[in-house]
Amino acid sequence: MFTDKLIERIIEMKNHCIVGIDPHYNIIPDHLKNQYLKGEEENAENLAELLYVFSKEIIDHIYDIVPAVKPQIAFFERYGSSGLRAFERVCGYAKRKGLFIIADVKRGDIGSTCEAYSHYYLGEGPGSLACDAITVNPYLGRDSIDPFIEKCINGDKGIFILVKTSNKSSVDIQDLTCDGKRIYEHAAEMVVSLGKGHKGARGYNPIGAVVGGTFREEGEKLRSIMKANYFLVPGYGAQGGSASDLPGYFNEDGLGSIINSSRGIIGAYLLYKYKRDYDEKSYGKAARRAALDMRDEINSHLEKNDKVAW
Ligand SMILES: O=c1ccn([C@@H]2O[C@H](COP(=O)(O)O)[C@@H](O)[C@H]2O)c(=O)[nH]1
Repeated sequence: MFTDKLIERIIEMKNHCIVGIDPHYNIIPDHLKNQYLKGEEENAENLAELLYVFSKEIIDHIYDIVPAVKPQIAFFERYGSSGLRAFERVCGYAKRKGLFIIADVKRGDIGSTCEAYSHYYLGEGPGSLACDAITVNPYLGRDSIDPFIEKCINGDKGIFILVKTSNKSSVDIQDLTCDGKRIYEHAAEMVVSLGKGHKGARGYNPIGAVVGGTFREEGEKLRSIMKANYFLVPGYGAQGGSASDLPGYFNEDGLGSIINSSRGIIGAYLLYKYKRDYDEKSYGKAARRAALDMRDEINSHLEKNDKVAW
């Protein structure tokens, strides 16, 4: 079962953090742009190669210290079909390095259409990307999620359903009140009910939730609603979320959340904290340092709260 395997890896590595592969153009170092674009900034094939080479270097520096990566499809889709091929290559490479792949694609549509999405992202047949998990948008309702659930139950896959997102404007709709509860609480209840009857050896089911690390109070409330669902927590670092906000996102067993950082890791060489020690050519090493620092900060706050899983 996906979540059991993920938990084994988390415990083995003593690390609840995952690295977001979001190759923003501005983060990619100039020496790589010079080498791969050769002055042709609009050449899609060269851009795609650039995305791949940049991401591969990041993966090479973190694959042995983090359990999973979260490639964000937007930064590849941005460059059309060559970008999407680069996305597939990045996922394939990370997989070969032993990382779990949680593709951040936020899919959601009517059930028959999601069937096709689920085949591509979570299927194992020819032409499938065969990720381990994806993010799913729940606003078309339960039947839109069913094709993904089938892959979780029968195919060892996982999903993370958007419940309370990390962006400031998540309040616009997710915080509205309906029948005496916030919309995100209704979404959480749906996540609980979708996961019922599918608990793995560690007490968690493969139907997870995206819960932003930028809303501590809501994160803690959601933890008490979704006890057996794993959280994917974005918002750490670049969006202002910090380790001290996160212990309440974990259960008493010291498990229950994986924390994502994208820009804060892959663009660490640009940050004041790391700039002195790493130049743009050592962006991979800077990413590794930042990933280790993030691991240690989160673990230290969990220890202070007696939430240790190993
Ligand atoms: O609620 C959400 C859901 C997804 N994301 C995605 O996570 C990363 C965050 O990147 P940072 O650079 O660490 O801010 C990015 O891919 C988002 O699309 C999110 O931020 N919040």
